[in-house]
Amino acid sequence: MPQTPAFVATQWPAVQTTDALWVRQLVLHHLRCFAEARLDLAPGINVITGPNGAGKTSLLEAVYLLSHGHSFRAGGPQALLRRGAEALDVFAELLRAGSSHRLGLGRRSGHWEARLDGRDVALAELLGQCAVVCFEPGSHALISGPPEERRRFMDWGVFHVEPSFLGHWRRYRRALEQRNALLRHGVIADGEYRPWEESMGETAALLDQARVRYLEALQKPLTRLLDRLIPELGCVELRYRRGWPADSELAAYLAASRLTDQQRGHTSAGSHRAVWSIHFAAAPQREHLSRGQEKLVALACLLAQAAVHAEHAGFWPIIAFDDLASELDRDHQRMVVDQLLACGAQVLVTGTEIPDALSTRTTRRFHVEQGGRVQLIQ
Ligand SMILES: Nc1ncnc2c1ncn2[C@@H]1O[C@H](COP(=O)(O)OP(=O)(O)OP(=O)(O)O)[C@@H](O)[C@H]1O
Repeated sequence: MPQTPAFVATQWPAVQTTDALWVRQLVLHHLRCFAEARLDLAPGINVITGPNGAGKTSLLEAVYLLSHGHSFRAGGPQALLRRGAEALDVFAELLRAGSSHRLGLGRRSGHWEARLDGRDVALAELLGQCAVVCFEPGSHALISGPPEERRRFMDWGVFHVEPSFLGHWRRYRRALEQRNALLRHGVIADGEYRPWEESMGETAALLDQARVRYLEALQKPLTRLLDRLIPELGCVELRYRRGWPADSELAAYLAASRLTDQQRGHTSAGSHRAVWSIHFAAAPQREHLSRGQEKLVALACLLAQAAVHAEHAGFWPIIAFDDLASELDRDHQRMVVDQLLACGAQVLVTGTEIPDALSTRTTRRFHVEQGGRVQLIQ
């Protein structure tokens, strides 16, 4: 008989929060199959059902866009634009700590435009308002995919708990781009490289410290979640490699690598190459994990990220599950959703049908029909 997994309060990262974050209204124009859609969401569990290809995932994508500035699906921003349309818009009314904020994100002429409470704002300001964590069929790539996936996950988490991270990252990127341009043009003068390499060295140290702090914060809730979700994997350890040799200072290392980097045509070391990985006592290599275990590990990482966010921000992110019933067995669905409800998180779930495990827990239910018409069912 398989054991029924069950969380106990001491093991779930039950971060106490005083505030809630939730989307009350979501409006989209010209996103994927939708000409226009409007949903009045509720706190608690919102389930969106509908046949395959009706547009359920696209609704989650719209919410996710407001906190990430990109989709969780491949294809780039152009794929989000409804075929034949020139612009798309997502509007949301966000409730945070009892006050209401109006968020707007539009894409026109190849650029994002962000609005917050009626003002034009930088995209980063908008993204800092809303936090969404999404578990979807591609989430296992967080474990089995390329290092960029894990770096993106880490950096989004760091940005939401330490907003100054973004400024350091931008300074770093600018210096990196300048150095790459010098490499491509075959420049050899030391004085041309030095200011950019020094700038990369300074900012890399700040990025590095913030990332290490973040992974340390992630370790505790992740351990608790994995203990409950897949105890058979044993102790978990997160390892971080910063992107250049441990015994050297980045600016000096870059100066010594100019010739080889020139042959490669790009900068081969630095914070843009930082990686983290996850290791289990009972599965020393990633290849030892089954696809189902990869999914559960990815879920644990995402929920641990949500817990770290809750600890810093005082509210849980909005948690979205795309096609929940096909991703998790019933017991896992129930226990995860129950714990999220107990934490006060707004949960958005999609499925071709309402998952059995949620039938008595659902606060509001929507149905999307082929052609993108959204109906409120309950
Ligand atoms: N840029 C676009 N313009 C118009 N239609 C699009 C665009 N991109 C995707 N679509 C269509 O939008 C529809 C919605 O896709 P979506 O993946 O959101 O549906 P879904 O309900 O989640 O499906 P499934 O249950 O199969 O996962 C699909 O029919 C797809 O072909």
